[in-house]
Amino acid sequence: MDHNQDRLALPVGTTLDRFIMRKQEDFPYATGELSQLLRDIALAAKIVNREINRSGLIDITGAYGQQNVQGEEQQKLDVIANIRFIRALRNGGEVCTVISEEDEDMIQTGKNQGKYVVAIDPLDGSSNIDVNVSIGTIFSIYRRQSAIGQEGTQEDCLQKGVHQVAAGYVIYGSSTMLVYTTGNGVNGFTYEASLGEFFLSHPNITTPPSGNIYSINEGSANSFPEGVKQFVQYCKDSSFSARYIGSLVADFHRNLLKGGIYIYPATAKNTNGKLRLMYECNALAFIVEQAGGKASNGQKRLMEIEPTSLHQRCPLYIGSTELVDKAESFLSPEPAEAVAAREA
Ligand SMILES: O=P(O)(O)OC[C@H]1O[C@](O)(COP(=O)(O)O)[C@@H](O)[C@@H]1O
Ligand SMILES: [Mg+2]
Ligand SMILES: [Mg+2]
Repeated sequence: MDHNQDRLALPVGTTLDRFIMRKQEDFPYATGELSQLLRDIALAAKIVNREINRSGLIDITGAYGQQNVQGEEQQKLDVIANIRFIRALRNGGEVCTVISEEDEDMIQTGKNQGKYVVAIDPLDGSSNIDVNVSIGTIFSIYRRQSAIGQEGTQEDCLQKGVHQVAAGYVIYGSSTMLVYTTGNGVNGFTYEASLGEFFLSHPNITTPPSGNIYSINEGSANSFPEGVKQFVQYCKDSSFSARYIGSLVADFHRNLLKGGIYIYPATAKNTNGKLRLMYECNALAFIVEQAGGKASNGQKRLMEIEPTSLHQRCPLYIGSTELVDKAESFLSPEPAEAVAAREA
């Protein structure tokens, strides 16, 4: 192929499907089920992207009129995204059980032959849905531990982050991207709506070891732990830039590419932080570590936290390694009884 032809007809690039196929041999259980599962998630993301893009034109903005298990007012798009992802996971046949932010209990798909469990935040950044600010979807994939042929169990769902076989997020922003890892690096794909395809646009994403961006909701500063107050002051004294979108996926994505730290600490209001271990924190921790960064709850490696409940929350310190190390250095070691009380 000569350069003239390339110039005349620019190659469109590697589609997600082709990339998944090529990478399949990298995966020890390369029987194609995980590849199919990733494709099922990408399909649901395309449909949800379409709904989001036209949400102002059709009546899917605003509250749905129900609260989820977190006591949060569900937005219509929370519910729509939840339906779309669960339907795609069910129809794909690779998943036996789903944990979703929008459902109190485990969701059995009825596909007991499915080898995988998915934990999902169908729509992240709900407070930004109606104001046209970037929002996202976050997912973690685990291999079931129980015997195939029966429904997935609580043990299948409550696995440590280190046992994830894949994780990723979709960001519905100025462009729509899917970013994921299967433990062999992190790759990003941009959605080309006119072709209905995700194309590889960010191969082998790595995050800078440091940066000058800090992301934290300073509206809760009065009830931050003392160490967090000191770290925030350190960022200000170092003339860092404060950036906070209020959509975890969007704040995380920016800091992943540019370097920086996102913190959602324990506060007086949220004594265990706000973010959920199983379908927000573990997935992003897997990605940031695969990109050379770090994630902790302020005290320990986040992916080593033993989950005890589907919707448990945990403080999140995530981003460039040097910044997370710095933040941790300000946080006094938590008294044993406080750890015991929090993890009880
Ligand atoms: O308004 P706060 O307290 O800063 O919380 C914002 C955080 O809450 C979230 O919206 C929680 O996620 P959901 O929107 O999926 O519930 C994060 O995306 C965001 O980072
Ligand atoms: Mg969320
Ligand atoms: Mg959500």
